[in-house]
Amino acid sequence: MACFRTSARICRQFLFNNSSSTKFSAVFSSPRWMSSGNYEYIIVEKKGEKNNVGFIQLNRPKALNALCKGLMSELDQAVQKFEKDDDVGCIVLTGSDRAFAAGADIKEMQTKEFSDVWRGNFLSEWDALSRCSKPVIAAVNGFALGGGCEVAMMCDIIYAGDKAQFGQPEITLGTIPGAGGTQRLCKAVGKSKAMEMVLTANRISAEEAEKAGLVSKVVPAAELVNEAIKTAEKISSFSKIATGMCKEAVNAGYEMSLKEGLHFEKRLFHASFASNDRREGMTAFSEKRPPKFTDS
Ligand SMILES: C/C=C/C(=O)SCCNC(=O)CCNC(=O)[C@H](O)C(C)(C)COP(=O)(O)OP(=O)(O)OC[C@H]1O[C@@H](n2cnc3c(N)ncnc32)[C@H](O)[C@@H]1OP(=O)(O)O
Repeated sequence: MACFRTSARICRQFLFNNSSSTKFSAVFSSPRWMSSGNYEYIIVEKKGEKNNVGFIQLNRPKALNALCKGLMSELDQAVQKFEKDDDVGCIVLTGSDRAFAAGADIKEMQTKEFSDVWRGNFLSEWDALSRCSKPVIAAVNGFALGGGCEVAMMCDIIYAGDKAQFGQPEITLGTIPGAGGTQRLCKAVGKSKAMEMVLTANRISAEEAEKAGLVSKVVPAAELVNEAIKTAEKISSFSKIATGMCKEAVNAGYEMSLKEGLHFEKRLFHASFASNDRREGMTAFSEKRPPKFTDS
């Protein structure tokens, strides 16, 4: 019976995956995927020449990757797994060509009462990405709306395909963003643009998002995932201690006053002198050879 369920799930993933035969072979022929856990709503693999990039693809195409409880719980598990995987130095999170994610699952929320969401602290399980100490790159094609835009903003770097659209349409549902859509958006694009987006549900294009500062790079949609993986491979090639410190310094500095941020950054810089990788990096430079980082 368990075997039948697994086969049915695999078939469902194939039938509903609106992707090409390349993705078909990636899903079916990859023993890595099979060994990475039986997920229903996401595809999890390790990518990159050195297998050091954790790759998560949201895979609920019929609902445009709406972020239902099951999907968010699987995402949490996959992120935690990659967090513990010593080979993985960076994670790439993507969706489909049509949608990164069209938001929290409206049909799942439709019948919830105030007491359900308040007492159950609804959305608290969405914090996995924000808690991850390893860098996470969102590769966004298609719709990134509501919770989809918020999940992208929880990542450290956003790359967008040229047809991507970002928006916070919760106002049309009689509610407001609840997973960072006001706060993070405001910090990313400024108060006036964020206010306009949340009050009107107007979407912005990838190009506008890049100009406003929400995304760091726009590339042709078909090249997006490879581009994100290339960047992730580069990040993974560095010392994990140093990349972790960089991430911590940028994130902390973002929240602090300039004075506090500068102090915190300098202290982390000092702390990096306790690592073997700092010594190796500087020695390798002096000896004109590539460094061999040991993440120690
Ligand atoms: C804290 C976070 C809160 C939130 O995130 S609240 C949710 C915010 N998001 C939204 O309001 C966006 C809702 N979706 C849409 O407006 C539209 O979709 C799109 C503009 C993204 C695409 O429109 P089109 O191309 O016409 O496709 P389609 O027929 O509407 O959608 C295809 C299937 O996907 C389901 N779906 C789309 N978004 C969601 C969602 N957010 N929650 C649950 N289901 C969703 C639909 O219902 C439908 O399914 P079926 O074919 O069975 O009718």
